[in-house]
Amino acid sequence: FNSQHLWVLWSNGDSWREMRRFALTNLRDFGMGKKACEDKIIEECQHLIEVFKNFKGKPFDTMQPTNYAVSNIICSMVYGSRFEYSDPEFTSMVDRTNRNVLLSGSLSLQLYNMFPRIFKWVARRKEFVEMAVANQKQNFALFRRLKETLNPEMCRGFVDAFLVRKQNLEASGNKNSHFHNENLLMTVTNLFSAGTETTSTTLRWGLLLMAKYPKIQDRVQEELRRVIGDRQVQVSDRKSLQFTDAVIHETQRLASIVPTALPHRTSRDITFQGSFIKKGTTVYPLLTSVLHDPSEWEKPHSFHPAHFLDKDGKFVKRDAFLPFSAGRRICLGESLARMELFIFFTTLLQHFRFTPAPGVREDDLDLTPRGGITLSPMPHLLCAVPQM
Ligand code: HEM
Repeated sequence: FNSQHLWVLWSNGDSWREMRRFALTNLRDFGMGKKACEDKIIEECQHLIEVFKNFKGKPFDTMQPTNYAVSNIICSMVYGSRFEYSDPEFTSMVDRTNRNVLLSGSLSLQLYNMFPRIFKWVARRKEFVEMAVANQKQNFALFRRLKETLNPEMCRGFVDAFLVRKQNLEASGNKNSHFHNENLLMTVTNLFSAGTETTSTTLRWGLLLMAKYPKIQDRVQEELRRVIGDRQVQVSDRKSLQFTDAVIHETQRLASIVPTALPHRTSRDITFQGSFIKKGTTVYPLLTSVLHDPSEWEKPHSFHPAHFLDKDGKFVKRDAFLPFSAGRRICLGESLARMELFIFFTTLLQHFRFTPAPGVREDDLDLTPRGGITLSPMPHLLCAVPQM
C-alpha cells in the first residue's frame, strides 16, 4: 500500500479509460444488468432471509448480514463465486472494507487526504493502512488460487478475464499495457468496496425508514401482496410496483449516501457558472445539493415518496435524482445497484415486517447519518417479524 493518498481510485487518462471499459464489458458478460445477475440476487436473498429468520423477530443489527449478502453479488462477478457468511476470509474482508469507509470520513483522515505531508502521522491513518494491507494480502491469495485453476476457455469472473488478457498481452510481447498486477488489485478493490457498502447502506436506510414510517410500510406491503402475492419478485415487476419503486427512489434521495461523490481534478483551466477554476484544482461534486435542493423537491428534508409519483399514483422520473452522479465518471455499477436494491428490498418486505426494538418508539429512530465517505445510519437495532 504505497500510495500517498488514501482514496486511490482509478487515475485519469488512458489507464482509467481502459480499466473502466474492461470492467464494464466484463461485468456485463458476467451478468450485470441481465437475467443471470437477477438469479444470483434472488438466490442471495434466500440466504439473507434465513439469517433474518434466525433472529425470530428479536432485535438485531442489520449491518453485517446485509453487507455480506450484497457483497456476495459483486464477489460472484469478480471472483466467480459467492462465499458463505461463516467464511472468515470473506467476512473479515467485508468488515475491514466497511470500517475503512467509516474511517475515511473522520476529520483526521480528511485532513490527511488534503495535506498528506503535514498529517502523515495521524493514528487513524495507521489503522486504515493496516486494514487495506490485510485486504490486499487476502486478494493476492485469492488471485493466486484463481490463477492456479485458470481455464482461458471458461472465465469464472472478472479476475479470470483480467489474467487471461494479461497473459495474452505478455505472450504477444506487449510489456507496457495497463493490464498489470497493480491495476488488477486496484480495480478489484474498487469494485469490491464500491459494490458492497453503498448498496448495503442504502438497503439498510430503506429498512430503517420502513420501521420509522409504518404507514408507508403498510402501503408497500399492500402493493406487494396485491401485485405479487407469495411468488418471487422479478425485475420485470418494477413497472407494476409503482409505489414501492417511488419508496426506493425516495430512500436514495433522502439518504444521499455519497454526498460529495468522489473528488475529481480539473484537467484544464475552466470557467464554470461564472467562477474561474484553475487546472489541477480538486473538485467535489456536491450531490446532496441536488438531491436536497428546495427548488427541485417539495419536501427536501422529509421522507416523501410522493416526490416520485404523479397525481394518479404513477411513478415519475425526476431530473434532479442523481445519487449515482452524472457524466463520464458516473457510477459504473448503477444498473447492478438498482437491480439489487429492487430485488432485496421487495423480497425482504414480502417476508418481514420491520419494527423498532421493543420499548423504542418510531419517533425515536434516529435518521441522523453517520459520516464516512458514505453516509450510513447510526448503529441501531430492528426487529424483522416473519410475514410468510
Ligand atoms: C446504491 C448504490 C450506489 C451508489 C449510490 C453509488 C454511487 C456512486 C457515485 C456517486 C460515484 C462517484 C461518481 C463520480 O465520481 O462523480 C460512484 C462511482 C463508482 N461506483 Fe458506484 N454507487 C453504488 C453502487 C455501486 C456498485 C454496486 C458498484 C459495482 C460495480 C459500483 C461501482 C462504482 C465504481 C467502479 C465507481 C468509479 C467509477 C469511475 O471512476 O469511473 N457502485 N458510485
